[in-house]
Amino acid sequence: MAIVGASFSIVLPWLVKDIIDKVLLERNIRLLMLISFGVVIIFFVKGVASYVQNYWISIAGFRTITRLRSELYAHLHNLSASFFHENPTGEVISRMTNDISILQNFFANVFLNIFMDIMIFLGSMVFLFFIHWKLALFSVAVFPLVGLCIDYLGRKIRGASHLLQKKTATLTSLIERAVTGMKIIQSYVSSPYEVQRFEAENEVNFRLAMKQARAKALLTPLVELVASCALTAVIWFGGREVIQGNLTPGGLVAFLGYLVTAASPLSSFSRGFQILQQSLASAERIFEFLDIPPQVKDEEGSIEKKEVTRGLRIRDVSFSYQGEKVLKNFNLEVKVGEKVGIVGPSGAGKSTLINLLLRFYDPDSGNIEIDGIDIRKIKLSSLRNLIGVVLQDALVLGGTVWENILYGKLDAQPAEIFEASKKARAHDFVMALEKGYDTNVGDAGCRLSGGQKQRIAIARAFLKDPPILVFDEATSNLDPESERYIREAISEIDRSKIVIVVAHSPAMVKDLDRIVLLWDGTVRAEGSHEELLSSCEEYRRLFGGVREWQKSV
Ligand SMILES: Nc1ncnc2c1ncn2[C@@H]1O[C@H](COP(=O)(O)OP(=O)(O)OP(=O)(O)O)[C@@H](O)[C@H]1O
Repeated sequence: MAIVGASFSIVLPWLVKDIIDKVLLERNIRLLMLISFGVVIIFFVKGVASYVQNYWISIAGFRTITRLRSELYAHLHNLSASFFHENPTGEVISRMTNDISILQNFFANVFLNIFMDIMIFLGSMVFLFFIHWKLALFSVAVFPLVGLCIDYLGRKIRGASHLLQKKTATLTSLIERAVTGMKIIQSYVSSPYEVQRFEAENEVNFRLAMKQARAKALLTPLVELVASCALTAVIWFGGREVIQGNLTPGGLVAFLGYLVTAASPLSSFSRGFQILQQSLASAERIFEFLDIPPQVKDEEGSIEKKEVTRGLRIRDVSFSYQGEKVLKNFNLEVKVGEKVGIVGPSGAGKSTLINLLLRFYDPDSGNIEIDGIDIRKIKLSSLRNLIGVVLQDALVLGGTVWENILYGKLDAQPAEIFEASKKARAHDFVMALEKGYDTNVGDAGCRLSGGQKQRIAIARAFLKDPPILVFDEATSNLDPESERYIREAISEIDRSKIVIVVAHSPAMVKDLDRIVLLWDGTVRAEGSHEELLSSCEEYRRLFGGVREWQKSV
């Protein structure tokens, strides 16, 4: 189609040559009629070809963008916890939205015309050489100069574009920070500080945009200036050739026509080149992101595991975040049917232990085994299917209460959802909500109280009904009554499972089979609540005033 469209565009200057040399100079009315009719046909066929070409190229371009967007989103889900800790949310979102929009602009405005433009350019060149090869050589002589301008300014545009995209990501991060942290910002009356910070970044953004705009604005006039030198030379030497009888007047007009026809794709190349430079910068950022390997992934030959028959063993595990040692030769064994509490001062590494169990990170040394199999040898999805977690900092997703619970088992029947919700003591408060289970919990659950979110997360874990259940400070936000409900729910969990409860409150762990005191990255003491109270000084210190508390319960 590009060839058909281009051929019909290229024929026009040749017709003008025939009009001058054969119709006007030779007074040929029949040919004039033929040419007039031909012009109508040419524009009709050219229009049809252009429509079909635009349509098919748009499909190809937008399909590519759609696939890339889905690939990016899927890749996001494969990335490890460390990636999300190290990269600001705004930066990630920006690559998935702003950079993709820039590529989309490339496909919509540049890619679409590129084939037709190349054909028109090449076709015009053939005619130029055919009409007068010496004049054609004059015209071609300016190409290297045009190439130099495009290369120099193109690099400038691309560099500025890269920085601009980075700065746009910073702005997105600041907006995200404000939206999620508005309560803190407003309660500390720090909006003026935040606004000032945003303005400063926005100003940097403006300066970079201007740098890019300067290079862009210079590109087209510079290319046109160089091209006009070629045009002047052609008029001067071509005119002399006509006067000397070496070229017909129609030939010179057609030559000029082909020069203009060849220059038009050149000028759209230079405009397209600006967009291409921006797109290359964005494509670089997108592929940089796609190239980030997941730090934790399935190992060769990893197996499926559907049940836990014996238990869980953590052997000599050491782990550090960026060189900061958190766990030091940690050992723990939990058998199927056991309910174990993990307690320890804030920052002792309790949540880190759970992160390692879920393979959000891998230990620096040592290993974790389920039924004697290193969890690195179990497929990641299979491992995570064995564990139901109620995490301290990730309780609900946007969507309805129903969707949030259903997440535990996507093919669950309504009866199973109600049962899990009742077990987690969530059913009653959910039914009292405006739309019951169809209530939208709001982004990140901001329309629910902390305790309500905890209970929905617990219902989700119960619905999943996995062999290992982990509660990471699941009751830290609950009022005493709700906390009691959860304690009851945990005590009702049957003995076919492993239950691990990370807790800050003695009430949460005192009835469990065993309590492990995590202190300074390692196991300081193990035993029942009573044993630890009588034998471990640190445990007594941690749950200071515990005797008074016991009296009051
Ligand atoms: N992503 C991270 N990057 C760097 N350091 C981290 C990260 N997560 C936790 N830490 C550090 O590791 C240590 C252990 O953190 P962890 O969250 O495991 O403690 P915790 O015992 O669960 O504490 P808390 O009871 O307060 O929740 C802390 O010093 C913490 O600052």
